[in-house]
Amino acid sequence: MTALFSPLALGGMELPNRIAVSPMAQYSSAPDGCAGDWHLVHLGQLSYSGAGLVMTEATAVEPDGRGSLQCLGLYGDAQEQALGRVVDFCRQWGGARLGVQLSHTGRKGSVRLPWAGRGPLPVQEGGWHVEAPSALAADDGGPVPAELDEGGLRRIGQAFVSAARRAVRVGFDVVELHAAHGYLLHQFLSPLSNRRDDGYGGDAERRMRFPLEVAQAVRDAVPSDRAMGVRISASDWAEGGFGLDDAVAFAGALKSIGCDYVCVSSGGLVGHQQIRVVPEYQVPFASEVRRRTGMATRAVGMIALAQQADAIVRSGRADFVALGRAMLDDPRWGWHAAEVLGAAVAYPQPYARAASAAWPGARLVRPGAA
Ligand SMILES: Cc1cc2nc3c(=O)[nH]c(=O)nc-3n(C[C@H](O)[C@H](O)[C@H](O)COP(=O)(O)O)c2cc1C
Repeated sequence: MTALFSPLALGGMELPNRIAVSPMAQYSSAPDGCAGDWHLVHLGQLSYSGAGLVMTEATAVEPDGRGSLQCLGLYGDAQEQALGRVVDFCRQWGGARLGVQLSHTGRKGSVRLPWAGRGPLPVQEGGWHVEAPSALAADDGGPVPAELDEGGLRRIGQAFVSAARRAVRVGFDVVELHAAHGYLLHQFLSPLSNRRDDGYGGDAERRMRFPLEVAQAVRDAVPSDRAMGVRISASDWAEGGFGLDDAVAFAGALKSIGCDYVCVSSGGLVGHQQIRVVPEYQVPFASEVRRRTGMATRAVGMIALAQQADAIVRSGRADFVALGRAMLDDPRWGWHAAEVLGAAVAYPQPYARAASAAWPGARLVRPGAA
């Protein structure tokens, strides 16, 4: 059996293989955070991509935790019902486990759609005043967020827990916290965005405190037959920022509170980051976090080929891999990777017949497609 197509136990559940569809914000089709037809088609097709796990895009735990007015949310009954429809579809037709990425944008919220000029969305146009650990703008010229007080922290912590309960209720197998890419939990972790002088800022331990409180509360809300994980940025790629040693310390603390995996990404906190993007550029971070914590680790970033993904898992640099753009390019990536690696993958029932002896050639994937 190939490493990539071997099952992976995560907490009390199992992924059928080591391929995940990475969370990808769509900025579309979600008025008031309610998943729409785009999500049904987009996540629906990815649920039968051959990946063992499909993650939703960043999904806001409260309205002000969204990025834009079309970003997904899970903060009320209407949002739960809308996302539940997508989950039901994926369950019925797809073979993948499903994960939700719970998120709060903090100071990176209230933006225009990427294709409508980006930049802050003013309150007069439906935007909102953003909040963050400290009154520091994300980018020069961006809006200065209000500093969250203890009441604000409690409100957001409860919103994460309530969204996690909703996620469990609609049937997600995996609940992941977004603590990467400069969003709220990452804003607490990094000294570049957290300048608080209360118990939630200062040294590394105090900067980890709010993300760990949220992770602990969410862990308590997610039953042990589901998995709970966290996505982190292992480097801010900026002078004086959060780095690999901090990531190892944070992952170790997550492990000790019962978190099942970390996904190791990087960057996204400040505009002046200096990232050198090459194939697999974040895999060394994942590998180091895994080696130093013994925690199940997902690698991501510029992983696009079947052999490459298989080698990352086989060599023990990560336990599983997430693919973003390669899955958009080829939503049958898992079928084609299985073809290359000589592994088997489950096709959705209406298509599986086309791979059976009932049809000449008894194959579904066209020769050379991989
Ligand atoms: C369209 C798009 C939207 C994304 N949105 C999210 C997101 O909601 N949450 C997240 O953690 N990462 C997000 N990412 C980052 C991806 O999950 C992934 O880490 C990144 O694209 C690198 O992987 P790749 O080289 O396989 O695309 C997004 C990436 C893309 C291309």
